[in-house]
Amino acid sequence: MDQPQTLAAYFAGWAADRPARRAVAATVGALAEVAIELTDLLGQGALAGPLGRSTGKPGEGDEQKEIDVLANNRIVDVLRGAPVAAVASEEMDAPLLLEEKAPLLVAVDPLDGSSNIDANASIGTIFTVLPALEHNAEPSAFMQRGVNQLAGGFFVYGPQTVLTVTVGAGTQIFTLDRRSGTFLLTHAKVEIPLRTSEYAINDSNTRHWDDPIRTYVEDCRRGKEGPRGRDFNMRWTGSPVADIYRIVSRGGIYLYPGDKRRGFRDGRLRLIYEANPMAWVVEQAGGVASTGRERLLEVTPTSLHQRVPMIAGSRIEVEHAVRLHDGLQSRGERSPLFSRRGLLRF
Ligand SMILES: O=P(O)(O)OC[C@H]1O[C@](O)(COP(=O)(O)O)[C@@H](O)[C@@H]1O
Ligand SMILES: [Mg+2]
Ligand SMILES: [Mg+2]
Repeated sequence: MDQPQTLAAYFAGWAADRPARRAVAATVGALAEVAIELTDLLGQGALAGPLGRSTGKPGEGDEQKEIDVLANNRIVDVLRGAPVAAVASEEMDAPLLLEEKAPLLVAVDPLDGSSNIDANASIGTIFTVLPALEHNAEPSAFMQRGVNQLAGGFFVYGPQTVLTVTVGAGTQIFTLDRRSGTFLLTHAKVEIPLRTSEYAINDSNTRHWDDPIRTYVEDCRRGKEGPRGRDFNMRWTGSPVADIYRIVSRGGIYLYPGDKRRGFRDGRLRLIYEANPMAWVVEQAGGVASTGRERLLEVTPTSLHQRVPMIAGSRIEVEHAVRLHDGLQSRGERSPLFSRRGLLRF
């Protein structure tokens, strides 16, 4: 078997002699270095100390763990050596200026799913690379729509460490070869299956959902006997990176909608450094990512840590869930044409 392409070779080919692209390539390469370190650290589990211990910092429902801080600090350190003007992070209230004149901004969720660390479940690092603007230390520099991203992706630390990334030329998956310490291209231009019968949502919030989500999930639950006419399966890891990775690998739909809980009107995921990079990865793999009302990548951020509802994954399934939000599907699909013996089932 031919040796797969390395991350460095892939990015060198993509960047060629274009300085702007080379800067992006160097930045993703720097983040990959941290991912290799984190793979090693996380693999030690309890032997590496109390990584899952709370730091006691008050948050809005996302408890900060020691590993969150550690990962954040390593990312900041490493980005000091990359062409990055400023970095923003889930773990920092405000952006940190690194090198005012550098061409790029990076925003990260250093450790996604950190509540899963002591359960030995997959967790990850999410990142987005944006063009630098003026006044890069200001949060406003980061308030760019997802369509502006130059690179977006996430690492998953699980049985395998993988990098799922896009620079707008499809979505690529690199797998860490732990023997050589290099990421190798194992899945080029991945395609999310158009259809799926697997959904991912935190079902314990059912009582808080709005009607479109309630209808969507209830119809899935009713399986063959319901309006969808087929059985569905459900998966929820509590690590968005792991759920989105599964969906990129084999299809599915991920939903973290807004709900009626206090502070959850816009869901739970952070727009700039969680939802946007995952949404772009999904789109570049042929899937769809929506807030339920609009294309996720077109939402204009108004604050650095703002949340956004997210419905993402297999095209046909996401479009179905989105139609429920605009009311068309709720009228149409529930009509006799869509009943168990209906003509228009999909
Ligand atoms: O706990 P829930 O509501 O099922 O949500 C899943 C998790 O996804 C997250 O967005 C994971 O991200 P963090 O670990 O970076 O906070 C959490 O906020 C949340 O715990
Ligand atoms: Mg997160
Ligand atoms: Mg986090």
